[in-house]
Amino acid sequence: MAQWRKETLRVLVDMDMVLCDFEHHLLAEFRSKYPNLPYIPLSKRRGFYAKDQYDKTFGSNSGDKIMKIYRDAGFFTNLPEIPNAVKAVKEMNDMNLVDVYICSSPMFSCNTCLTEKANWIENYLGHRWVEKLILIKDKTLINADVLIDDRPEITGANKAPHWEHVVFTACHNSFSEIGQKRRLSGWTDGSWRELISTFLKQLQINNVES
Ligand SMILES: O=c1ccn([C@@H]2O[C@H](COP(=O)(O)O)[C@@H](O)[C@H]2O)c(=O)[nH]1
Ligand SMILES: [Mg+2]
Repeated sequence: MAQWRKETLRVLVDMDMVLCDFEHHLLAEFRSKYPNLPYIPLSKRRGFYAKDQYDKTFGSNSGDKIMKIYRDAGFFTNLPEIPNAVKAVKEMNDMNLVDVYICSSPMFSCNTCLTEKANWIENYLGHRWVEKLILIKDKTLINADVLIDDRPEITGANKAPHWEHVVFTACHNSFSEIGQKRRLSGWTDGSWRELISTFLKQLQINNVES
């Protein structure tokens, strides 16, 4: 007879453009440093890397200026929160049978990025959450059920990651082709609760079947 196994739903939540607003802060810093230079408004951002679009649109001098901003000390600590992200993630983690981890790709070309990401988590979510922070370039190596991430394509050494990727909508990906993947449009409309409930139901079915 099928046995009920109490397993948790492990959810990985990305940082840049899911918890923290990388693009908004990058543009604000660029405009404040270079008020006379042309810029790409967030409504026109396309493609994951801002530098690539600035290179293509205005030339590599402009792309280099963008890159310097996010490599500078303090950039990652000072990122603003994506609206309601902290409240939603805490509430998600408090749901029965749900365990949330933060999973982010560090930028090794920025000397302070690793500590600044940990600082951000401590400042916004609290000390306890620093122990739930996974900093890794290759997210396919992490075993979890769900990955909420704004990058439309996530690839790595593991060609069949265990998690299902839910694409978190951001300015750069709102027009991107995401195939069969589900989208989460933000943290403010409460739709994340239905999404997690759907995954929980699936987990319970799997638990009973196994
Ligand atoms: O224009 C950009 C946007 C992001 N990055 C860096 O890429 C990774 C993204 O991390 P995720 O964990 O996938 O959110 C991060 O290191 C960003 O700083 C970039 O280099 N240029
Ligand atoms: Mg991201």
